Amino acid sequence: MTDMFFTKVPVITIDGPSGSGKGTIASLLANQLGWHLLDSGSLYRLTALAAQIHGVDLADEDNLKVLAAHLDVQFVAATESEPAKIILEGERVERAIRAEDISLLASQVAAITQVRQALLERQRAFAEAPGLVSDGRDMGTVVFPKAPLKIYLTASAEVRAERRFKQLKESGFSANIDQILEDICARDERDMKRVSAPLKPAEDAIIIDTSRLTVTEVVTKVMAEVEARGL
Ligand SMILES: Nc1ncnc2c1ncn2[C@@H]1O[C@H](COP(=O)(O)OP(=O)(O)OP(=O)(O)O)[C@@H](O)[C@H]1O
Ligand SMILES: Nc1ccn([C@H]2C[C@H](O)[C@@H](COP(=O)(O)O)O2)c(=O)n1
Repeated sequence: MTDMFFTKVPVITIDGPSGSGKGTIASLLANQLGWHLLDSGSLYRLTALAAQIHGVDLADEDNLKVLAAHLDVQFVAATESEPAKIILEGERVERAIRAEDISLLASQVAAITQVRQALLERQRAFAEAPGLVSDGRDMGTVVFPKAPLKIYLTASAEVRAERRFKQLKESGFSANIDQILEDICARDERDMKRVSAPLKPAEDAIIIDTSRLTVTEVVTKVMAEVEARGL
């Protein structure tokens, strides 16, 4: 039944390391196509934030799994007058889940197999007509292995650190470029080397190095692949 469902609803997966531009490109693409959007990293971030709020230790995998399976979260799409909202247990958290401590915690939580399994069906449920653009680390390899278009974005660690530094400053967070670069490298290592669903391109993914490309250039490249497949 699951297989039938996935072949009926087109999914474009966008995977890659932190700061490669997945979220930016996925959001622009979903808007352009009028499709749904899944920012799967937000689910790991929400699990990390919920663990912090409820004082659940990283070593307590059973309770982390329960937290992930029962996340009380609402995603409210942006309107013309209001930005998108993420509400966890009644509180707006779209800013809180982007803080650097939650980024690091999310990467640790995401290495836990039980947590990944608890979030799997929740992610697949986002695949609704007319289609879904999903971004993350294992969208093309594990969550939507039959997606008709899989993109893997990458960029040098230095470029990604520079982007994250700018992004944090613009959002009013204090930031240190050397620390960000160190954190990005640590996160890459953990995301790529973990046993469960490690970050890697799917065999049939199209790999785009965004280090020297503008956002518009990346979108244009991806849209050419969308059109080539008649999606
Ligand atoms: N090609 C690009 N050129 C310049 N800046 C970019 C490019 N792509 C993304 N950015 C900027 O880099 C920052 C990080 O991008 P984004 O959040 O999309 O990355 P990400 O891969 O989704 O990261 P994460 O996985 O950590 O959420 C944003 O401020 C975004 O505007
Ligand atoms: N499908 C996914 C999505 C995210 N993660 C991990 C990777 C990061 O360490 C963390 C937060 O993700 P981000 O918001 O930075 O994209 O969650 C993952 O393992 N699998």
